[in-house]
Amino acid sequence: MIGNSIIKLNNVDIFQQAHLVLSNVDLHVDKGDFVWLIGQTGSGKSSLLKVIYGDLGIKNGTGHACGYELSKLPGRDVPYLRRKLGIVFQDFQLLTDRTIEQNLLFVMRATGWKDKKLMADRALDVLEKVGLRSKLKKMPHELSGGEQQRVVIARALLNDPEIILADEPTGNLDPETSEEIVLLLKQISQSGTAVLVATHDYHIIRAFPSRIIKCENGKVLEDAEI
Ligand SMILES: Nc1ncnc2c1ncn2[C@@H]1O[C@H](COP(=O)(O)OP(=O)(O)OP(=O)(O)O)[C@@H](O)[C@H]1O
Repeated sequence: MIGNSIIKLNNVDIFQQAHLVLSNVDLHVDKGDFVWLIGQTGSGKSSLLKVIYGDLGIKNGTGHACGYELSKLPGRDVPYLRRKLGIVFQDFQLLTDRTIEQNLLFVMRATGWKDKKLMADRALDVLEKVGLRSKLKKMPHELSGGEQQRVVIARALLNDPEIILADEPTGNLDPETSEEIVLLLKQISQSGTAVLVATHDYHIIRAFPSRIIKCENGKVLEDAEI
């Protein structure tokens, strides 16, 4: 991290194969920021998130995410970058054949945790943060959709990330549950972890006004309106 800067893209061009998706992207996200990312289907939101989590390289310009230089990111560093990012994506759901605790331990093992006592404590710690300490031994299907999404957020917090990237985190939830999830993400940002949320849910953006960036016509616009 350079000072309070978590994400810093300067004049970056983002390609999907030969197709220029977004050009001259300037984006700064600092510690504790809460940012909405909007834009029509196909406008480049996922491509922008992919650049930030090291899944898509940048061709021109310079970019940093959590202290890693994105234009020169060797493949071996990608897992280390990912540990500094908490990912809450719809296609990255809980393993349905394991308890909540086992789901959390699975991710910890995969990211290098070894000490069983520390792992058990951390699992309880993150569940406490999302208000679900009592669900440790439950199976995912025993939880509501909103509770499952809270566990996904707890899982994203395991390695104490500098930023949470969330792609449509309220996509499958009713309005009231959606508000609870966004309130939780807001609280997380207030405790110092930046949060970047891609969404089409304008109702929720109106309910929680915050900085909005928008992918439109091949550009990323700052201080955008819905
Ligand atoms: N793997 C890929 N190969 C080639 N082109 C791609 C690939 N992924 C996305 N694209 C193209 O890049 C552009 C931006 O897509 P992207 O998925 O970033 O948009 P999006 O704003 O996230 O859309 P949505 O809201 O539907 O998720 C689109 O024109 C899409 O067709």
